[in-house]
Amino acid sequence: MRTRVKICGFTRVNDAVRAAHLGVDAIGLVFYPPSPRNVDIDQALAIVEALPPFTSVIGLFVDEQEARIREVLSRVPIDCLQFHGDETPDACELYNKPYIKAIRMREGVDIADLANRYSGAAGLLLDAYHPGVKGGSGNRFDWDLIPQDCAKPIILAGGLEPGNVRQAMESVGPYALDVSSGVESEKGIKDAGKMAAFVRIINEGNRS
Ligand SMILES: O=C(O)c1ccccc1N[C@@H]1O[C@H](COP(=O)(O)O)[C@@H](O)[C@H]1O
Repeated sequence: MRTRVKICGFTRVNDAVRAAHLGVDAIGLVFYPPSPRNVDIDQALAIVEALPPFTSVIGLFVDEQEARIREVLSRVPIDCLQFHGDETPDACELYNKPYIKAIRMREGVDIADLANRYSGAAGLLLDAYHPGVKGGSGNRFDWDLIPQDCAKPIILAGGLEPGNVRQAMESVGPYALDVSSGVESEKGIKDAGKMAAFVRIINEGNRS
């Protein structure tokens, strides 16, 4: 099966359009004001409206108020929600939208149990645990913590970059790979060369 790719944390139209033309499956928009990659509704709309067809738009929230999520959904055509905080399964299921639940990985996290609890999730996104940082930290976690089999598609995130993405594909075999920091020149600013290298290496892995 082909490994999918999502690039997250766009703040500029041209970066997202470039990623779409590179062939990414999904682009992520961060609606989390403490993040340097946070976008407001107008920025998000400008990005989404510029995308070519068949690029999924993922809206990322962290323990956000229901009213705010509904406001964003009423204005921005988002295909899938990414919950990156401590949202309960019930909270994730309020919006009648596909969602992925992010899990911050560290020793003792029980993926099988979480796949069961978040039975409505389209997938589990595994990111590095970092005290005080909810995500987008650029840190990797110990991939040996990921079980061989999981009831949900696994989206691997956390510190991915062109230099380690091939190894990630081979040793984890995830459904999809998700990157933010590893393809940036500075926070929120995507680097065209790094994005192209990241996607090229995944394409090569998919062909081999
Ligand atoms: O990108 C952010 O700023 C962010 C903020 C809060 C929660 C999640 C965030 N991003 C997600 O974090 C992972 C890993 O990112 P990185 O590649 O290690 O920088 C990824 O899923 C981003 O979507």
